[in-house]
Amino acid sequence: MTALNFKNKTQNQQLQSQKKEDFLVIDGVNKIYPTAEGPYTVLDDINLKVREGEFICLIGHSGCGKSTLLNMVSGFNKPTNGVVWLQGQPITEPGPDRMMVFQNYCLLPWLNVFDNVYLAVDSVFPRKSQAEKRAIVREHLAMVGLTEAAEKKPSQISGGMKQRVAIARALAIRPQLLILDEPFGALDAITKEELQEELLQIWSEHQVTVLMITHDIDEALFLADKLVMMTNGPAANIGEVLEIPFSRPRNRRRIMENPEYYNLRNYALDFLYRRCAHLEE
Ligand SMILES: Nc1ncnc2c1ncn2[C@@H]1O[C@H](COP(=O)(O)OP(=O)(O)OP(=O)(O)O)[C@@H](O)[C@H]1O
Repeated sequence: MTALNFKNKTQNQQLQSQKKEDFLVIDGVNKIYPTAEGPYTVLDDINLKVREGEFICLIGHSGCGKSTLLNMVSGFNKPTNGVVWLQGQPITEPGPDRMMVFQNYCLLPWLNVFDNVYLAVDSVFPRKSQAEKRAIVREHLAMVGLTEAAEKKPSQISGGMKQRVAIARALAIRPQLLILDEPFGALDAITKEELQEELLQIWSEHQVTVLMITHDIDEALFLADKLVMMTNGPAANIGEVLEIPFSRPRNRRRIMENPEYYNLRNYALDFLYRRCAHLEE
């Protein structure tokens, strides 16, 4: 290899690794809503870098602006100042490279499980044959264990199953970024734990980058690589980012036996309930 080729190869590797480091960049973002009482600053100077393939959880008191922030990443809402970059491109509108999953599932009640997923696949891959699209739907329903429920309507399945459909639908269109807004908030504890484990499995297999809002510190410590802790609004920002060091694949019992788990948990609780306590608390 010539010296020039070697230099080019090294530069290329550096570029690739920089692209992975700066997969998602939230750069000096703030959000101000006009209200009858005057401008209301919800978020002030938010800066965050997310690596490709990272699992990020976002925590903060109700109303601090977590959904507002994720809506700016999804493209449904625009920053007043600053830019959100995805792979070097500014986000200006929603796109199939970013899929959102909400607490309330958002399934179409008149379509069965299969067709709820098919509709999304069809709208994003109109050029694929029907057979290919049906295969994608089947693959993703199987991934969340819903092959048997394909013909059922949303009203005929449980909350956990509905959330599995929503996750399958989001992943079926192969997003680069999966955005989850309190996805397990409405589920009972056992279903929630099952779905957390499935989500981790899917995340590691699909190598998708995840941004997830949660109110549950234990959930964040089990799932995330980093826990982004937001200060209270108005003019909320990122107070601290906690690195979660547990090795993967994660085992809930082993994590809970680790003294570091309780250190991190107490640290996050202290941040939320002492350093960022609501005045009325
Ligand atoms: N269109 C709007 N106009 C004015 N204020 C708004 C608008 N949308 C949201 N807000 C305000 O912005 C703040 C942040 O709302 P947001 O839903 O992002 O908070 P959150 O942290 O996700 O809350 P929760 O945890 O309760 O879901 C709230 O005070 C909310 O009332």
